[in-house]
Amino acid sequence: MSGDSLSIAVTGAGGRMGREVISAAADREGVAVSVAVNRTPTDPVAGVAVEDADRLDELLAAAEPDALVDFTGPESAVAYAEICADAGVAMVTGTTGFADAQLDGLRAASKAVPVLKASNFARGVAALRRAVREAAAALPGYDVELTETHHNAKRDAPSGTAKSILDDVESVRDDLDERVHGREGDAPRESNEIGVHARRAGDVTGEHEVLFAGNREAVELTHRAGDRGVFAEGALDAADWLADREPGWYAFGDVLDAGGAGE
Ligand SMILES: NC(=O)C1=CN([C@@H]2O[C@H](COP(=O)(O)OP(=O)(O)OC[C@H]3O[C@@H](n4cnc5c(N)ncnc54)[C@H](OP(=O)(O)O)[C@@H]3O)[C@@H](O)[C@H]2O)C=CC1
Ligand SMILES: O=C(O)C1=N[C@H](C(=O)O)C[C@H](O)C1
Repeated sequence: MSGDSLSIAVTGAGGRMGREVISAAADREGVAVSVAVNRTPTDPVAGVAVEDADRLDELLAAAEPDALVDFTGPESAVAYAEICADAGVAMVTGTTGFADAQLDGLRAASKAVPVLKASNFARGVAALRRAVREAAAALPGYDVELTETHHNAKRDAPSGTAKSILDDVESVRDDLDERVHGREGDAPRESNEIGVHARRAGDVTGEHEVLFAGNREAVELTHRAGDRGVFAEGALDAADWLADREPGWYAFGDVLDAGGAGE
């Protein structure tokens, strides 16, 4: 927190993460939710009225929040980014599952306002990603397999975090250029593969495990999110940091590098 007060808008306010963000804001001194919208009608969340998302542009114009926090779906996130660009409101989005053309839409908005997109707002995942890059560089030639596990209502697979970790591994291992999603039948492993496994079960908040194996040894690096409050806290840290930035494209690492997450 910068110490000043922060006014935020929340999209997807009726969803699992939207509710968590509103609760986290209520628990944090100096943060107010001035706009909350959802695609379908929803009862108030933690005492905050949730409006129809079709009214987002007029609600932003009236409330003039410092930042909007979005956890919805790719199409909606792009539409909300355009509305933020028109309204001059900074946007933090944790939504995952974007197609490349949709990412272009987010980037277009970042020419007018600051936009921060993160596949995971847990600082432990930021640490995991650093450790994965280091291990991938230190273990040339080792096989790499990634497994992620999430609750049974998650739509996108593999998770956004898994894709970020795969990008990390590939950035330091030129020899790994094929992502193989599960295996079945006669499917011997090729040396250029990274195996990717997405499990969906129960109410698991989110787990990511990277296995490095070779040379008669194995290393496993794992992150487990205890609850969604971890992500909501990180998103609020990001919103607080982003509100004062120039238009542009930002990552959660920028917030952490600046000491803006809970410091
Ligand atoms: N970056 C991070 O740290 C994290 C990212 N996420 C990501 O956040 C997103 C939302 O997750 P979660 O809250 O669990 O999902 P939910 O399905 O619980 O909530 C999604 C919310 O967004 C609304 N919404 C609006 N447009 C869309 C759309 N096009 N598709 C889907 N929902 C839409 C839904 O409205 P309605 O009620 O009308 O369906 C709902 O309120 C996902 O992409 C998920 O991967 C999740 C956790 C952490
Ligand atoms: O949908 C979820 O729940 C989560 N989604 C994010 C992702 O796709 O990586 C982050 C977290 O793992 C929870």
